[in-house]
Amino acid sequence: MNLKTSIANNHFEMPFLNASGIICQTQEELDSLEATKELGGIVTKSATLQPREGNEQPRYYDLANGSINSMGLPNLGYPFYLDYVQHDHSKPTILSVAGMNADDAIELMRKVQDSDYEGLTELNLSCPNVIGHPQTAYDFEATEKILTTVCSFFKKPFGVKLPPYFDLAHFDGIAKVLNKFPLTHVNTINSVGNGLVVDVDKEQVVTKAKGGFGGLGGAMVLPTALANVRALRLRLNDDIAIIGTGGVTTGVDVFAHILCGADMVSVGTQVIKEGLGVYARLQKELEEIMADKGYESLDDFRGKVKEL
Ligand SMILES: O=C(O)c1[nH]c(=O)[nH]c(=O)c1I
Repeated sequence: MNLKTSIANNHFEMPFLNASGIICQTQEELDSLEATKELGGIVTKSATLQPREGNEQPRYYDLANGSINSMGLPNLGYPFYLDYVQHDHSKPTILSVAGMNADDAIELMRKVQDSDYEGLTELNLSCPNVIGHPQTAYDFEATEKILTTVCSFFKKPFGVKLPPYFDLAHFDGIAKVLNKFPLTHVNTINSVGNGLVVDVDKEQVVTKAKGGFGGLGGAMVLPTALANVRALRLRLNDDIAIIGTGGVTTGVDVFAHILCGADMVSVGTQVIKEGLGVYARLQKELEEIMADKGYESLDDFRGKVKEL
């Protein structure tokens, strides 16, 4: 049985990734991902042009069925991550970058293009927690404009991180735009933006920024994540791979993401809840399910979810 997978000509021994933002902000955190042998690749915290403190605490809150966050893009600044990914690593890296606006996003991609980094880059078009900034990928025109400019100079492998969509016309709209560009992959979904959690005992919200509005993750978003993986798999060009992110807590969920079309699967909230040991459990559970069903490789079932 093998769990190998690939994105463009980047080959991964395991189909598991950390969701950007999860245990990937500092050298120590990135080293702990490197040391997690069941993790197929290392995704960096989305990097911005300038280092950022992020939003005020509390900015992450754990729930029985998931999490809410309004981190506000805390990161050490792109030079640190661009340097980190150019060192030798035991597994492929994905450098995540996020502009505070379109010009910043383009500038960040120029910095990557001008570097010697040859690995995967992921342009985050979906951060829901930057005060005063909308999630870019909800604006199809703006998305097309940014990708047109980026692709006029960026000649390295890159993909985009997308927010969840909730309307079939929106799946059509974003796929129509993305299919115009030579992307290696899309990563879907980012957190479900601007949810609100209320602590009834205290009669108050649970995170500080934006009046408590924040991105939702974990088990509660699994059906939305699977819908976005499936909808985009059905609409995107075959050579655009899909990283399925959202709602993964067990090997069953990993199987479901791949069955809906995911080439790799990221885990976020559950890593915070359980620690990096979660990846060994997910590998074991996925292999058990595949053995029960007689599947030898991920290709045996990827994208083969049946309709009724
Ligand atoms: O608040 C964050 O830092 C954050 N939080 C998320 O849930 N998704 C994102 O893309 C980002 I950049």
